[in-house]
Amino acid sequence: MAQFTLVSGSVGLITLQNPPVNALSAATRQGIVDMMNKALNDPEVKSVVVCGQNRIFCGGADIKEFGTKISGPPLIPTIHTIEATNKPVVAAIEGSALGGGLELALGCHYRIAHSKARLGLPEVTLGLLPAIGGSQRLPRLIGVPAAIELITTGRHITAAEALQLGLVDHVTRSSTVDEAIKFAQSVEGKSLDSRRISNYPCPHLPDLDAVFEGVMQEVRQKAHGAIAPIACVQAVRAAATLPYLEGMEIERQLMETLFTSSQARALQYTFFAQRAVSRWSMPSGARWDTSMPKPVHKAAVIGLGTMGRGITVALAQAGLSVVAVETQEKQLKEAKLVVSGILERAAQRRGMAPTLAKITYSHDIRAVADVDLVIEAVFEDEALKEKVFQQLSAVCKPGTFLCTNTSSLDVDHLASLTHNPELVVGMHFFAPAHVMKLLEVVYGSKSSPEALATVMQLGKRMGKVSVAVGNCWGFVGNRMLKPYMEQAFYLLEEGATPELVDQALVEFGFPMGVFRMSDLSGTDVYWKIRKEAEPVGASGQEARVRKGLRYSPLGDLLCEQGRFGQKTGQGWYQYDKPGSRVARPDPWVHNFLEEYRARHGLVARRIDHAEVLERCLYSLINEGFRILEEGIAAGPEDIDMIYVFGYGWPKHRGGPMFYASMVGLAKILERLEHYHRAHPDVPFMQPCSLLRKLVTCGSPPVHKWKDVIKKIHSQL
Ligand SMILES: CC(C)(COP(=O)(O)OP(=O)(O)OC[C@H]1O[C@@H](n2cnc3c(N)ncnc32)[C@H](O)[C@@H]1OP(=O)(O)O)[C@@H](O)C(=O)NCCC(=O)NCCSC(=O)C[C@@H](O)CCCCCCCCCCCCC(=O)O
Repeated sequence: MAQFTLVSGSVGLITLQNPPVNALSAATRQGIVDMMNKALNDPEVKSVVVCGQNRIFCGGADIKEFGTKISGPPLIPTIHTIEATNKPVVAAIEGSALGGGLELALGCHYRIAHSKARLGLPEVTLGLLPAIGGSQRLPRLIGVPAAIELITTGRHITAAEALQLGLVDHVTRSSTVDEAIKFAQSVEGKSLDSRRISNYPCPHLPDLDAVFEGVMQEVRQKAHGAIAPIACVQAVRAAATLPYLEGMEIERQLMETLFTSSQARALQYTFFAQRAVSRWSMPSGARWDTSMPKPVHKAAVIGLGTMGRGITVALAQAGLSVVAVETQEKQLKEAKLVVSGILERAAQRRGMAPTLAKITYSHDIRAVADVDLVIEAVFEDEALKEKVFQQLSAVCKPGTFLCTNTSSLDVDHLASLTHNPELVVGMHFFAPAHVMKLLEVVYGSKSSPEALATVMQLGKRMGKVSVAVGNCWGFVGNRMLKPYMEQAFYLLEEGATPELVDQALVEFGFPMGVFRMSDLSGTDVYWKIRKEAEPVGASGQEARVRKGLRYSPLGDLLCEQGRFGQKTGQGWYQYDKPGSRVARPDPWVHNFLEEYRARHGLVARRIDHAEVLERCLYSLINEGFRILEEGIAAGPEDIDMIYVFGYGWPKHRGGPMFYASMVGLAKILERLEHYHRAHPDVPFMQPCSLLRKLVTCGSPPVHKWKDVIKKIHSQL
């Protein structure tokens, strides 16, 4: 797992060998310990170069080992030995030096990086902190402010930035290992006293207490309840205030707490789940590894409203030629300005030329005749989308994939209007489409594996976490949101305020609660969807029962007052002016709720945060189990990634299905049964049979659920 070679007569070259990313597994750590001992004890070796096989230095600790009993040697003593030796040790960094990989490099006396290398301490994203000396060496090397920023965000930086920060000594465009070997030879026999980072004093900061107080406040605010960023600040504070070895002891203690935390488990689950969702499958048995994507060089976007503009930007940034079509002249002009502005600002940030020339604009749908793939993003109106699909089917060259950005319409129906329904796929983007990571890729009953493979690959090219799901109302994300929002309305009827419900959800870790979110996206968005789904009683009707089931008209009544949220300055909250982002509790809403309860003979009761969470989240989770049972999502990871990357579910809770497994399926079942007994007219509270089955099977861990689902499907 690590190889030793004597090169150029005096340099011991140690190569980490653990594909694909040379992670520090037990065997690799053993290899490093053994090969380093060999190099340091061999009198022929005058200097050492450490590098990684296959042009990647090291991706850090082996995350697969976490959660198991850790065996193999620790690395801290070896890093101390490296730092203390009088033979110069040079890290030759290609590809990535991340986490434990960078910490190993920080123990070396010199670091030479390839210009394309990426460096970082991303442990925080896995619920951890740099625990083999990184939290103590980095601030000593680059100063406290820069170290805090890197360690608390986990950001990967370029070699150029690393050079600027003083994290690496030299950046090369040629062979990093050759340069490192030459350099190692040039410093053989020279004093290394000034190269041992653990001996450095931490660069002085005036008013250290005030600095850390400010940083802690900021980090806490951004953490939304995650504990690792807080521990990272504490560890850096130890570096800034204590001698090295005492700081190392603080680092160890903090890591001990984080290592076994449920947040670390959730974040590590998310790391693997994010990668697992790219290995999609369809109920037909078609899979990612047996289906060939078609190349897409030129794509088109139809409709340049907010979504269409974001999609155009995302496609252009992915390097595609784009034809952007908008029939309304004014909207087209405005879209050109907005798209160019976004691309120019992004290019400026990256120090690159903008990709404006890749986009051509047209008001004529016939301009898409020669593209490989079209994404329809017109207004969410069924008749309009039907017309666009019929036109596309007539004007596009044979074989063009036709995609829809609908969030709620039936993909099969749109496909049925075209000559080739097998080429039709849903591409559900999230606003702003060039920023949000999630892409829900919806295959219809006729979509071909090739079409799905093509769209999944395009999603990857755009930097999205693309999740393939089946076609049903609301697909996965919005379908699960329905019971969640419904419960929020019921809680208002029963005595809660929008602030109380939102506060419970924010304390859970969502960036904002359901009512604040609804104000942000526009309360009228779901009102329109509700009216389309349920035209009965669309206006002025207060019925609390629809088709024999409980219904809350509160959202409809609010909209009938013209309170469409942030954009109108009034919604579930009040705002200083239309468009303002500062939401304040609104006495008008409290009064509106009291009058509503009085009209319906409802007596307000005290509702606590635990009830808000159980009712909103467990009903959403229950719908997730139904989605799994129906095969709309292939596995719990798919649902979880949709919620983490599209709906603000806190990453440190791993997604709704992972969260359910952490709470305990038996408890979720028991609470759903409890609420269903109290509200038998709310079908979303009726526990789904898959949940019952899993509890009967002894509540297996989340990665085993697929086996139970397979069994159920094979019995059908
Ligand atoms: C590296 C990447 C940037 C590569 O990206 P790319 O897009 O090219 O590829 P993929 O992301 O698709 O990855 C390919 C493949 O590899 C798998 N993989 C990637 N990284 C790891 C990894 N680190 N471990 C295991 N497997 C990995 C990935 O899953 C893919 O496989 P799949 O089958 O799923 O397709 C990118 O991959 C990336 O960003 N990786 C993660 C980098 C990272 O986060 N590194 C930090 C790891 S945590 C760490 O290093 C902690 C250390 O600070 C401390 C470790 C101490 C541990 C012991 C704890 C006990 C406490 C006692 C302390 C004593 C310490 C001592 O003395 O030793």
